[in-house]
Amino acid sequence: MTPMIVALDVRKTFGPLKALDGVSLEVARGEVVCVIGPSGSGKSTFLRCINQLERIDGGAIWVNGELIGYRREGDRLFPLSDREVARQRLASGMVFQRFNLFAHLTVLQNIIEGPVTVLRRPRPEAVAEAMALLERVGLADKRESYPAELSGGQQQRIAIARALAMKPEILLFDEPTSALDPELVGDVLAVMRDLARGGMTMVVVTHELGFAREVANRVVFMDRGRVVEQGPPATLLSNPSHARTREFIAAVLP
Ligand SMILES: Nc1ncnc2c1ncn2[C@@H]1O[C@H](COP(=O)(O)OP(=O)(O)OP(=O)(O)O)[C@@H](O)[C@H]1O
Repeated sequence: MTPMIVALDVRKTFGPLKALDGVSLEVARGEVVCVIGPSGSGKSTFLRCINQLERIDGGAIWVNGELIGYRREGDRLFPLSDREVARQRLASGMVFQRFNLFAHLTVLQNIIEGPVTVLRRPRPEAVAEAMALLERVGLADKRESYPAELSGGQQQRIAIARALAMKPEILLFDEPTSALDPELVGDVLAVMRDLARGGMTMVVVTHELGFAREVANRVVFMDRGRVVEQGPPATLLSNPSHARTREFIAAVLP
């Protein structure tokens, strides 16, 4: 079966800095991959490239078999227009560290905004689907609240519901729990665990090694813009082969 994500020798530079220095990774359909690594190792940049928030400088990425950022005409490839990129980006939902909800919209309005304005879904259907998603993340009673009235953990669960409302093929999480108070982390991880069990393909940049151990099919350790090693969580987290991975895990684990 076609992998859901294929990244091949992906390069991204910011001036002289090689944020991604030849990253290759395949993610199977329904697989949950956790990406770990020190600050500045390129984890967020990699997610942002998959989601086309950044354009890559070299290599290629396919999402569900579709080469991102380009269209083919005969033997030649042409960069997509902004509009075509926007259409392609719908395949990958992204959940950010800082929720990024619309402050002036209620919870329900936040969730139906994309389906109604971008996907042109009839409003009653969008509302019904949004309510089902709110049930799923355990926040149906908050539909009329504004983001500022919710805890960080609740806002993040709404952000997940909002991403799901766009029916993405993959979900990308960029440190979804690192802005939360410790007691709120569990509820967000529970929603993510649920999605993983439901078969969603997920790439999760996280410092929650417990979550990685329990939920990930594979853990990828990045350092200085490269994938240093990857493997099943039990192997990578308990018995890594590379000294850099060992040092990192020793520093992060309590
Ligand atoms: N828009 C940008 N302009 C310039 N440099 C950038 C930009 N985005 C990222 N970088 C640099 O690229 C490198 C990789 O950053 P990235 O955010 O991907 O790392 P990270 O592994 O996600 O780190 P963290 O865990 O701290 O979020 C860093 O050195 C960062 O400063």
